[in-house]
Amino acid sequence: MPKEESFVVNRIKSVGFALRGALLLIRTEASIKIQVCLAIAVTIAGFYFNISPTEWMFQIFAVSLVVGIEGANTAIEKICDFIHPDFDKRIGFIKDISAGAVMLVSIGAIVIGCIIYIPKIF
Ligand SMILES: Nc1ncnc2c1ncn2[C@@H]1O[C@H](COP(=O)(O)OP(=O)(O)OP(=O)(O)O)[C@@H](O)[C@H]1O
Repeated sequence: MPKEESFVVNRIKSVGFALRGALLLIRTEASIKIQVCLAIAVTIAGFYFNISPTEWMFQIFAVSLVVGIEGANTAIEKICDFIHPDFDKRIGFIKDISAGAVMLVSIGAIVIGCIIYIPKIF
């Protein structure tokens, strides 16, 4: 079954490329480093406050969404800088929209964090 084998090998290679991309993001992007530190902090807080399985699901979903959208934002910024390194109002608009998307999901994540932890702290 050479066709199936090559499909499986290709999928494994794709996972390798994606892992390399995730490591590159963490190593090179300051905003991702901060978000990963916050993710570690809320994970520790989750164990410390013994949050429920539903709260874990919301927390994991919120953290993954913020880091994932930040990764997409970084990719959009890199594409912009590659295709049009000079100043251009339209590039600024694209980058602002992309940054706005990160801000929106971050606000959602902060609200989820407040709903989970404020009653446990106060
Ligand atoms: N080529 C450009 N033309 C017009 N405006 C730009 C251009 N590059 C950046 N800007 C403006 O500057 C803002 C910041 O852009 P930049 O690429 O530095 O993103 P950043 O959020 O600071 O990213 P990072 O810190 O991850 O590099 C953009 O949102 C946009 O408003």
